[in-house]
Amino acid sequence: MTDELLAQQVAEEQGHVAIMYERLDVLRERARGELDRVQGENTVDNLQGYSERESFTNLFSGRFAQLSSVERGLCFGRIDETDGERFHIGRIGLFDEEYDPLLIDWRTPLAQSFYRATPAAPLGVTRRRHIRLNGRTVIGVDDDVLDLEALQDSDRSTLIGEAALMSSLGANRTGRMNEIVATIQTEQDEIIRSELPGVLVVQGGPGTGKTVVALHRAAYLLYTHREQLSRNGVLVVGPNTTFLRYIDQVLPSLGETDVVLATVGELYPGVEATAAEDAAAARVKGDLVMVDVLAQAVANFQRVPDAPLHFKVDQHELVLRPDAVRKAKEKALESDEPHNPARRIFVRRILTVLTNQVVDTIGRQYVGTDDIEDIRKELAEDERVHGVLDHLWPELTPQLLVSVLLSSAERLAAAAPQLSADDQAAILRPINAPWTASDVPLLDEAAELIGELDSTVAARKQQTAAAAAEAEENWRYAKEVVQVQMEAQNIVVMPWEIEQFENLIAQRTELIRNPGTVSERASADRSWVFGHVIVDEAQELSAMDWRLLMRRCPRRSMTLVGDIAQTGTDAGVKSWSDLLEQYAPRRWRSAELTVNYRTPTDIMTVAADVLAAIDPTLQPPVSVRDGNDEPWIRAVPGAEFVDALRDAIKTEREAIGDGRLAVLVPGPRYDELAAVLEDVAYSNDPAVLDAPVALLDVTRSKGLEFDAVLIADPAGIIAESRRGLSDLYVAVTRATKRLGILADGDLPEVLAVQGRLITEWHGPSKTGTVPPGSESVTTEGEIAGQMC
Ligand SMILES: Nc1ncnc2c1ncn2[C@@H]1O[C@H](COP(=O)(O)OP(=O)(O)OP(=O)(O)O)[C@@H](O)[C@H]1O
Repeated sequence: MTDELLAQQVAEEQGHVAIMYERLDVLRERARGELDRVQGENTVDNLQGYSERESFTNLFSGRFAQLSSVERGLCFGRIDETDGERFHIGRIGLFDEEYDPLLIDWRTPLAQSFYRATPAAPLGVTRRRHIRLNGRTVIGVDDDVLDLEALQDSDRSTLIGEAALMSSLGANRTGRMNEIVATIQTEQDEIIRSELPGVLVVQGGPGTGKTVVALHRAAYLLYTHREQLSRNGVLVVGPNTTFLRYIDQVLPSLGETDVVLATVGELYPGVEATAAEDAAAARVKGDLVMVDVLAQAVANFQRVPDAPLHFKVDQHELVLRPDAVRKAKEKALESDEPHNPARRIFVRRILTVLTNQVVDTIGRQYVGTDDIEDIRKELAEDERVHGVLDHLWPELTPQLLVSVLLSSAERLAAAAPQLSADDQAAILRPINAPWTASDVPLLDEAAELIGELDSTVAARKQQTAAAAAEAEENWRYAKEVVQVQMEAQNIVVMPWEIEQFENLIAQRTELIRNPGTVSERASADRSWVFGHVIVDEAQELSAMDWRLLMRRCPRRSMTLVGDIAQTGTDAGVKSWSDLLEQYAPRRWRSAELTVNYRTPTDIMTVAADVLAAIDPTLQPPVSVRDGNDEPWIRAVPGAEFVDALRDAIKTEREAIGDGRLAVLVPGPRYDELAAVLEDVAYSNDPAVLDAPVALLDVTRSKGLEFDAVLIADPAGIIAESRRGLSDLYVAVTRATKRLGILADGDLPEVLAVQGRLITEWHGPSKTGTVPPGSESVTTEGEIAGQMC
């Protein structure tokens, strides 16, 4: 394209883009006007009016927020079709007053060819144009001519809009993940638009876009199946809160705000599971064996005494014989109810036994039916009887059960004979220990086994009755208002329209009855069933975590993205098919992502060695980018390690300029190194992602990326757990530009490629000077060359 032609095309696009923004302004003003109107109304004189206003405020502020979120990069592409039609593609759909399309939403089927068309399969598209905006100004256009005659279909031809892609990949990291609507690649688009039902597993190496694709899929599904999903909501599960902060801007920037983002540790309302977990404890607690252990722990609370229990109520000597208790227990268990509801049956039986004893002592002939009821009531309220019942079959809460079980060696031994003494010791902890993430699936399992407390059931019944009465009142009121208005305007509803009319009022009543967003309600309710569940870093979840998640999604409409080679915990997933055959037999499918958009080729050479050590049959993904900076590896004696680390941080920081550096260290050395390093942000700091230098252990760095990564003490990372090599693989693949590795003492074998040690660091870039006398110094690039 000549400069003149380019300028002309840019000006032409500017004209279109200006009209789109004008339209956006109009719509935004309209939404704001509605919002102001609703908020300014003075009609809030009762509860009904108040909740109505709340609902409309939510509706219009949501609409306003959505229109505001698409300001940046509103339009990013255009497709020209063989029949001469042209469509602009953008973050949302816009129509003019005549309902002619100005902009096509990227999630519509019409926009699909923007992502899928290749020279080999142009899908009726002659030209795909990428449009770059700075604010509201068009600053560039970039065309792919999809002409089969002119272009060869090489491997790279599946990468659309390479210029746009490369410029987005080369940008410095901001500490937050960005959306990629303008540059979604074909293999990614197929995953994003895959159908809603069933479980889709996406396996892909580091940097292949699993996270970003999963988030775009959430936005796509919410758009395409809005009605179905907005009722039940979408849950996105990530590995830790730092990661959730890293991704939390992506969906809002795509115009979707009503999604629950959570770690598994946050999925039990009322419990904050923030304490760190010991690796051995996490492994044991994550194992399915805990299902039986918890069931046994509950069963151990349902006691039959060895000898008769004697006690006195008023003047009556009462006795509960083991046999009577056993029978009551059998009846309760036959009901198949959880522990607390089954207790009601047990209590009824025991009260019958005790009532009969009292009646017998008084003499049956002196007692009428009403008296029997009175005796029963008195027994039910007697503290001594309560004590006996609580001893035989106490009411439990999940928190009580789990904390009591994990804090008593005796109870643990009784409930978990199948666990070795070491495993029992690994999960033993003080009664008031704070909750950890691996406690949460245990609490959830316990909640299933225990059921609700009587008091909770009673409170809910009361609430439901009150809500039903309110709904009835709302319905009557809404109907009256509509009827009065219809009469005033002489509108007659035909018999065949009645149903439609009533549905409309019902919808309105529902809106009033359930204020608050779906995600707010879902987050507060343990038994909430989501319309779709997306799990990122899915390989990290334990078998117990999966049980919890599957309960939240009985329809099994799920997207799981992960990489088995990056599994860091012993309790994590070893095989997708083993997992899914168990929970979704014949209802799961898999896809693979194969291209790495994050890590440049040179760094992937180091990663490939680590991957081969994990499993020689695994292939690393192919990098799309060659980097400018070779990775460096250096080993220093222990005494020099901290000083060398400080120097390396300083030099890397200079080399990366405005970019972000992560220093990744072994978990067990985190506190020690945090104490001696200056000017670094710590992992518990909410602003850690915004800092120029972040100090993280590898677990915390899962899913994140940085311009430069400095790995301190790789041997420590490997030794940290049985999956230490996988952790090192994760660490090596976090960098988008620069990687440095500083060993404390000897270099681990896996990094000493083919027995050759890279012992000296020699400057920050390929153009850097090589220190004198460096014959023994080998760069990674040379090694890669020699290996080829
Ligand atoms: N089509 C694309 N266009 C632009 N950038 C992309 C594209 N696909 C992926 N990326 C970028 O590549 C980087 C890696 O993506 P992402 O974090 O989703 O990978 P991942 O597979 O989840 O990695 P990991 O398993 O290592 O956590 C991100 O910066 C992402 O924005």
